[in-house]
Amino acid sequence: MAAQMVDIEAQSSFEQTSSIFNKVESPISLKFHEVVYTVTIKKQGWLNKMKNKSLEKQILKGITGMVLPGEMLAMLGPSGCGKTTLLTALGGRLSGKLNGTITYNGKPFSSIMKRYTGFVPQDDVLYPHLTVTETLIFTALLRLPKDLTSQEKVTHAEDVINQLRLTRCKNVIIGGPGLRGVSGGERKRVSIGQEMLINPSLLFLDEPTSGLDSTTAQRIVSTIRELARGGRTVVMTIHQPSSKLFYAFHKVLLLSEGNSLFFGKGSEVMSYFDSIGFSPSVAMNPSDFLLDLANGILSDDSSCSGQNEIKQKLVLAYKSNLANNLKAEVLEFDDHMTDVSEDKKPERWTTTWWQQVMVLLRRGVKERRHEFFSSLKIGQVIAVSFLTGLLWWQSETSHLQDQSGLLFFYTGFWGFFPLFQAIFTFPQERLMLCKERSSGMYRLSSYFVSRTLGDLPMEMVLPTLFCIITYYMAGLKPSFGSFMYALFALLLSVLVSQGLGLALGALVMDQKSATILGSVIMLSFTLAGGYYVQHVPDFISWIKFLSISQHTYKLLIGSQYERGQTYQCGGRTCLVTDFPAVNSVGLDGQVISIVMLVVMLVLYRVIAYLALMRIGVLKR
Ligand SMILES: Nc1ncnc2c1ncn2[C@@H]1O[C@H](COP(=O)(O)OP(=O)(O)OP(=O)(O)O)[C@@H](O)[C@H]1O
Repeated sequence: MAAQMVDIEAQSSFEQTSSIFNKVESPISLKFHEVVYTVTIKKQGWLNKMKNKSLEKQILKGITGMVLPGEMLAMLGPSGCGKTTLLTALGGRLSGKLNGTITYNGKPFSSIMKRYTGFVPQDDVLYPHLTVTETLIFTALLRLPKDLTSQEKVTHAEDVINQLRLTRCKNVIIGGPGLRGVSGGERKRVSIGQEMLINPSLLFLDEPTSGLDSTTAQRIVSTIRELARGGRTVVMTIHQPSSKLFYAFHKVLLLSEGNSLFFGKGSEVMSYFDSIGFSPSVAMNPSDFLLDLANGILSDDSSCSGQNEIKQKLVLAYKSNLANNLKAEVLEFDDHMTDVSEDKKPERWTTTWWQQVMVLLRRGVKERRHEFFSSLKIGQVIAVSFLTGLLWWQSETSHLQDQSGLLFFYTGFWGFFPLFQAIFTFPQERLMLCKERSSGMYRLSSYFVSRTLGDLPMEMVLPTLFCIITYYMAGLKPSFGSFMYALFALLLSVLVSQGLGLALGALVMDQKSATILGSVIMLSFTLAGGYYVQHVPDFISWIKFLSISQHTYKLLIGSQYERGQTYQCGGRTCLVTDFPAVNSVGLDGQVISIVMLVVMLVLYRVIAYLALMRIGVLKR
């Protein structure tokens, strides 16, 4: 009986601790004082491109405020007034010229603070082919501390699914452009759920209700309010909340062109504007009225006249009526209640390097399984293999021109194909990488290893299939050793080209530019490969040492022919090494070519890694 009681208590305590609406362990007070953000915009003269003009633009012009645990602050204002910029600054993700002070329990933002912060961006960044459950479970496995077992993490994710009312769609894929998945509201709740898993003390949400119907918006805001009730500090931007939603917020910050027009309790906003002579002539939704004001429009006047004067008047009214009291209140408030970074000192990473690699590998395989088994890709390679095999059907050494042509085709096809597959890898994943690295989810090295290893089996299977089909159909040297050497050369070349693609993608981070750059580089390597041109002028002959094609071609030639080997040429016996397309690369220096390819294999990946470090963290 006693044991049963203990069991029940343990279960109910687990249910309590696993509830996302539970009280937070480390409440955080957020204060921001006179926040100014300036960007430098470069203007290039059209006529005189050398004359680069740059001009400074102030996006935030001294914003002050304070949000306490349990409170929900809504930032309102017209499009472009600086809401997202301020939210990003408060979330510790804004780089550049940021002045003023932002403190979290009296301390500046630190990497430890990332662990207490949830940030839901305006555009949901989710993998389209994962289901709701998979998305949340993988996030739980990566973000929850290592002292929880995998089963506990899964239970936690399921708990979030239930509490965010996602049960109905838990096995539906997220979806994306051209791929039917969950609805917009459900997607938003998945994004919120990802942040809720870590039970954040601070929660930032950028327009969590945009594009949703009012009932769904209402539901999302009440969920967030419930989260705030657990002692979380919640800040969100919102466009045009309904009256019902508006009064759900504890505090409201109204912005106009980077200026504050109001900061205070939502319930006091209408009486404040009334006191300075602005009140709606007819009963209207407070947020509509506030947006009109922030645009300089009075409710009974839809004309555009005097908008700037009205805005100026409102800014001055804020400065003389509210700003000083607010600043004094913010400065005087004692927020050194709990220093999370001192007391709890959590580790930098919640999971080990190895755990991160394994989870990321599993997630990658699930997300890209449709690509691995793409019948189009496999069909393409098989079709090219059989066509090649038929064209070179049982070729003989006496047809040296044909055989060397086939070997050079190997280098070309397996140079371009993996390059263009790899070039898209990082540009396509950029947003996800930025989002997850910004929340300190995993190390860049674990992501890099899992991303480059995950695709490897398929990258190896296709060229192997190609080599088996064409090698024997084309009647190349039948010994097993020669076949294995040719296969080794081909696979090495695939890995190097893949590395080059990864590096270009990571350096340029734009699919179109990387593709153009990749094709120019690969074309130069192919031209310098030793097949098309044998008499390369000295001043440019260095290019062949960098050419993946040249080294691979040399190894492939080495797999088929030996020194002193002859062939029948026009009724005579000629040396294979005298044939121009063989002579240009020669049979010597096989080891040097292998070393060069191995060096390139490592070097290109190091370049890709270093390039990714630049964009590791999401900054505006
Ligand atoms: N890095 C930057 N360089 C130049 N301009 C910038 C930069 N960041 C923001 N801006 C400009 O600052 C202004 C405020 O942008 P922000 O995204 O914060 O507005 P917003 O209020 O969130 O708008 P919306 O409601 O449309 O999302 C905009 O005019 C934007 O173009």
